[in-house]
Amino acid sequence: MGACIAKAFSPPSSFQESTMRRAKITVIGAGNVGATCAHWCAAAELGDIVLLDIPQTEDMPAGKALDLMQSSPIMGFDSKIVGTTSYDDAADSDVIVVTAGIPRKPGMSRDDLLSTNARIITSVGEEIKKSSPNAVVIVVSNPLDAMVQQMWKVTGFDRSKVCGQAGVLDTARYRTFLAMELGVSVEDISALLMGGHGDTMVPIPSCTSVGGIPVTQLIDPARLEEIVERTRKGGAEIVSLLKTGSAYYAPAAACAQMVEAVVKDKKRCIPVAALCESEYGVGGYYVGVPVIMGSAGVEKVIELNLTESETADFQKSVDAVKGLVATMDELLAG
Ligand SMILES: NC(=O)C1=CN([C@@H]2O[C@H](COP(=O)(O)OP(=O)(O)OC[C@H]3O[C@@H](n4cnc5c(N)ncnc54)[C@H](O)[C@@H]3O)[C@@H](O)[C@H]2O)C=CC1
Ligand SMILES: O=C([O-])CC(=O)C(=O)O
Repeated sequence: MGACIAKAFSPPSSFQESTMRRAKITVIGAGNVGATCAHWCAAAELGDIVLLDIPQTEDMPAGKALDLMQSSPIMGFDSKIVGTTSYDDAADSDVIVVTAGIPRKPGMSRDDLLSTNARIITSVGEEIKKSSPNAVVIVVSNPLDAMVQQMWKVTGFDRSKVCGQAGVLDTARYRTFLAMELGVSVEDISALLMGGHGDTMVPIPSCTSVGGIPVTQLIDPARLEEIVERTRKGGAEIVSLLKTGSAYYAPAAACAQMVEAVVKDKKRCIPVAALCESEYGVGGYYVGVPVIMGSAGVEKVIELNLTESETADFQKSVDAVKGLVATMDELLAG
């Protein structure tokens, strides 16, 4: 009988000592956006994942991580997911997605989160600087453009290594609404929105097309403006429906696309909150612009020739971001 029992598989040491390693992806904040981002990243096997939250959440991150791991035989992925409240487990991450912070509720604007989340981002940034000095950091917490500016300041990382997620989500919302309007596949819609993650975001009609056809040939200007307006208020629309918090499925999918761009060195051309210095004459602020994203993070900011009215709208959006950063700096100094 005993001879029929297979011995436990014991791989030769050369198997165990593989020098190949999966990307290490840490998601900070194991709430709605964070846990869903871990889910998308694991399902796409982008790497091994650390889901980190504050000590007060006790075993919650471990619980979510274990639950996600137990979906792996069903979904067919081999990513490992660890939940923790210790930065030791996040050490030497390749990519870090920062979702730590409070979300808004109905009646609030993203800017109402400034004071609380600026302090959270400051403490998270200090930990990242110590534990993962080579990571590409993707900030999600709101108000987005100010939070990513603070993360860059606190870590002192190269500007290519710190960026923010907003444009992939805003553009996805715009593409969804355009597809609904025209009754076509979302896959055939290509679009670009620039500027801050707020009501001042700027659509670029010359960069919006449906199967290669300029959108302006398919939708009249008044209707297009209504769709843009719905996109600008896309986050608030979800907040008013959910009532207990803000969107997370689409935001988390947007983060996973940016993580994929880094770990697979995809060279994606996507809108990202990137530090613009001479670019677009911004002068050292984070704002949504088209970039090339690959293993080094934001590898290039693409400068477009904007029309006069696009330039004016973009400038308005940049001014709103600058105002918010100034308020944040005063709050943190006080
Ligand atoms: N940029 C974007 O497009 C989007 C941004 N957001 C923002 O993302 C943030 C997170 O949203 P949700 O996940 O819905 O909120 P949530 O409340 O579900 O999760 C936030 C998590 O962050 C944790 N946290 C708080 N302080 C922390 C710290 N110092 N270190 C680690 N973790 C910490 C909390 O314990 C909580 O588990 C919000 O600020 C929200 O406004 C949400 C959707 C889209
Ligand atoms: O609306 C919010 O507060 C969350 C967010 O940024 C979005 O869904 O675009």
